[in-house]
Amino acid sequence: MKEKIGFIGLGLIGGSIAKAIRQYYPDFELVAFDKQKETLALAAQEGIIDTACSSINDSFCNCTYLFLCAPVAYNNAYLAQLKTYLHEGCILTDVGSVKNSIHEAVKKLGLEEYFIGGHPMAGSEKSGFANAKAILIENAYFVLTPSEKVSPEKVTAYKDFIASLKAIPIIMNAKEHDFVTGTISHLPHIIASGLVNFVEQTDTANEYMKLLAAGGFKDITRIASSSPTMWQHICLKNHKQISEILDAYIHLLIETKKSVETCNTEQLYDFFDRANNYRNSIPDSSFGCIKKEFVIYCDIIDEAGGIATIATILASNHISIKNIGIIHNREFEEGVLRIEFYEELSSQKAVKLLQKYRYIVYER
Ligand SMILES: NC(=O)C1=CN([C@@H]2O[C@H](COP(=O)(O)OP(=O)(O)OC[C@H]3O[C@@H](n4cnc5c(N)ncnc54)[C@H](O)[C@@H]3O)[C@@H](O)[C@H]2O)C=CC1
Ligand SMILES: O=C(O)C(=O)Cc1ccc(O)cc1
Repeated sequence: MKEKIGFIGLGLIGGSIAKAIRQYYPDFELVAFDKQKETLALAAQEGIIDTACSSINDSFCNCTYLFLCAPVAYNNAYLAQLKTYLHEGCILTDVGSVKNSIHEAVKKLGLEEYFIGGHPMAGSEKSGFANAKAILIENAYFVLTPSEKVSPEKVTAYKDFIASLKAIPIIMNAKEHDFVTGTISHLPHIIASGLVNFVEQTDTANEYMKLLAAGGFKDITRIASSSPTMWQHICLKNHKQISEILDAYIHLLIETKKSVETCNTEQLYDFFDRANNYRNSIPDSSFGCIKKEFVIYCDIIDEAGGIATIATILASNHISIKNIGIIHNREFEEGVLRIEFYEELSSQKAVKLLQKYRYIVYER
């Protein structure tokens, strides 16, 4: 019999896992339910799923894995409905960004022998199946939080399965997971959205702030473009930890304000110096979420056809451009044209090629 895997929610993360499974296990049967019919239609049309379900129904019988991939509060709510479809060998899992609340719900329903929580530390500010890709989880940490009563065989099987999809499994305790991700992921999303809202409400009548918002502002607020529903659910389900983390962060801001107010030369230097050193010590690979961008900058003369010439050089050498554009709000001196590629090899080839044509190219 073919192995069957079920998905509840088939957006960015569910869709990316389904695509990875389809890539590495083409014979597996994939069934999915999503509240958006268009999503299911697209997934079926692309050959990613075999069965599109309009509800959680008998198509979910006999699944080896059941993946809950909707916003976290919905995942918790679906557990009761899935109870009838669980069998001895089944692994029930989720991909939610919060782990403790789903473990509590699993315990209440007596589903511990089936449940291993999951959280791929990969993603982006984009959402939906249309943005899903198998490569999203490649080389990304994939946190697993096994229930106390789940068998070690199931944990090993799930770990091996995740590794076979080219992600990196890492076992953690649910509470510790929520503290860690609360600090490095949930807090930053609140800060980013807060900063954007602050600028919007503080901007001058002629919106100079919006006009001049430079790379630094854009770098640290990219994640403010994420799904509001997803982040609403995360804050509601990890509210205790996030609230405590916010207290500690507000304390840090108050201390920083004191340094600014009193013009404390040493404290101010130390604040930026510590951050600089710690930030530089974080390896590119340490947080799978933030996929490296493959960007180069290039000086071009401001004349008609400047961009077209570069695009032609790259295209005629089979290098695909993901994004190209002039930077008006430059933070650093060099390189007025920003070119983004899909992968590192293209970016490296482009640098060599453009240098051959005597362009001045910068990598950051
Ligand atoms: N976006 C990201 O970068 C990451 C998200 N996660 C977690 O993954 C889960 C899914 O997030 P994304 O895939 O990013 O969101 P998404 O918005 O791309 O996908 C969610 C999917 O669930 C469907 N859905 C929503 N409510 C539903 C319901 N009540 N019943 C059935 N289907 C429903 C939506 O139609 C959509 O297709 C969330 O729990 C999130 O915390 C985990 C890692 C990264
Ligand atoms: O886009 C980014 O950098 C993210 O931080 C994406 C993300 C969002 C939620 C998660 O639970 C994990 C990763």
